[in-house]
Amino acid sequence: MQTGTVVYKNLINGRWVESTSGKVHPSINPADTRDIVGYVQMSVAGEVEAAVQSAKQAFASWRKLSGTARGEYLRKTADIMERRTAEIAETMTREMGKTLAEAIGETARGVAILRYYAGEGQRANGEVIPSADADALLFTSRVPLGVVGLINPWNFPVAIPIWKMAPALIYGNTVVMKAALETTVTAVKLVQCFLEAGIPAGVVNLVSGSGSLIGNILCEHPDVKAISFTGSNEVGKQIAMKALARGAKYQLEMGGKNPVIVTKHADLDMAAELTVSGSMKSSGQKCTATSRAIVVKDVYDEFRAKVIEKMKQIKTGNGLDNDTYMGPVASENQLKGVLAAIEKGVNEGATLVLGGKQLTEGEYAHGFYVEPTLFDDVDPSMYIAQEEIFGPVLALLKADSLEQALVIANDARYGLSASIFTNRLDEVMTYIHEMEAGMIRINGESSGVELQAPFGGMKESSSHSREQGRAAMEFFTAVKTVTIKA
Ligand SMILES: NC(=O)c1ccc[n+]([C@@H]2O[C@H](COP(=O)([O-])OP(=O)(O)OC[C@H]3O[C@@H](n4cnc5c(N)ncnc54)[C@H](O)[C@@H]3O)[C@@H](O)[C@H]2O)c1
Ligand SMILES: O=C[C@H](O)CS(=O)(=O)O
Repeated sequence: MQTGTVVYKNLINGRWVESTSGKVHPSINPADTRDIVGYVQMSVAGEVEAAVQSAKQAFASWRKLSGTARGEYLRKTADIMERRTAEIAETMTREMGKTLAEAIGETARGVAILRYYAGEGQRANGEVIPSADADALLFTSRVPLGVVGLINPWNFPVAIPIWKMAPALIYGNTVVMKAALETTVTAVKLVQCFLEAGIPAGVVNLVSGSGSLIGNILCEHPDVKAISFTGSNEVGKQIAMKALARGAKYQLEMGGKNPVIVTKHADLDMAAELTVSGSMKSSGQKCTATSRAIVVKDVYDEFRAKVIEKMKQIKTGNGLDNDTYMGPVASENQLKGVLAAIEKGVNEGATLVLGGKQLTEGEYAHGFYVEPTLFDDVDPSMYIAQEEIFGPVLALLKADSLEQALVIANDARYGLSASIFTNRLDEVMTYIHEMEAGMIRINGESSGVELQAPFGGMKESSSHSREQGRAAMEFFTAVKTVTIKA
């Protein structure tokens, strides 16, 4: 181990504990692999069991608190997290590479989500329904599920864990959290904020380690009543089958192949700007990142030229540097996957217009950097038009009309987010009706959604529940329909 580097522990029953495995994993900075952010526990089954039993024991009292009382813990956590923004954001950038500005923004988003759900503790969680019997009282009440397992990806290591934890907790559940191995130090700092806020022992637990071991045990554990998962389709489908096999509730938020449509009525400068930012920010590692630009032929060449001009201006570098627009991809696995997808695009006959290679010289010598990459002459059936690459790779596709652009946009197994650039209301209305995606925008980036709005996708992007806002109550509670006869 690198001397002086911190070893981070699991949080179980309100205590920081090492794994009985005696093994730790180095969290490596993708911008400079010589920088080890910290060591995290490579936990084994015993730690998951201890965490689940702690959460189960804590549930009995946590559920009896009022929503207002639970909300106070979230409010205090938000205040503490806000004070620690600089530290948490820097840790996030060092662990997964996004720019410090994005990491600060994401941490602020986590603070805002906590405050939103703190307020949820004082909002209605059921309804009175007029009974046909004048002497009866008929109403619904939402009750917590119990211990919930939260399995998180590495690309939004604050916003996504918080948008799972906050609703889970405010509605009365207790949690066992699994962060991605790549961003576990950031996760430790998150749960430190809950602990510092005084949250009772066992209400929040964090167990780090291999997803296929720790995550898998959580999915199969009989005392874990629900699993909220965000990650790849490959893993999500495994989780769904395991949860279903034992009757546990589950929600999945997974991949995307998000299109923007550019019509001849678009503001092409704005369209090019937001297409490049939507596809290249975070090195394209957002589930809602733009990966396809479907452009009506009348404006195709002009739009293409504007996109090329803007992509050439992108400064790739260490996310801690203020002038960096795009950092490294998050890991060596990511690097290999993105480069392999680019090679597939070339081999299938698409035209590589910009980028396509790993950056290895000078400041890039010790990191996982991929050039901003643009493909032209992309056929809708090609791999790079169909499959999620999760990197800084944008595919340009040409359409004869808006109608054909919508056919191309919907010709995908994913349906997470989309955007259209046009100033014509008739085109907007057609797009709203025809676009098969859970989150659609007009004249905006395909990524990002306000925290009070439902977040989720259609088709294979999701298990068709929604996260965030009041939608989260649907997953993290069960409905009781009550009839009281006088
Ligand atoms: N739709 C969304 O909201 C959304 C948001 C962010 C990321 N994503 C998707 O996530 C993917 C990238 O994230 P990732 O690489 O962390 O995904 P991943 O599926 O590899 O891992 C996600 C989480 O699952 C855990 N895991 C791995 N194998 C497991 C198993 N067998 N059982 C239980 N848990 C297991 C991992 O440790 C990690 O914590 C992309 O496909 C992206 O589209 C989707
Ligand atoms: O990957 C997760 C989503 O892209 C987060 S966002 O709401 O689109 O920013």
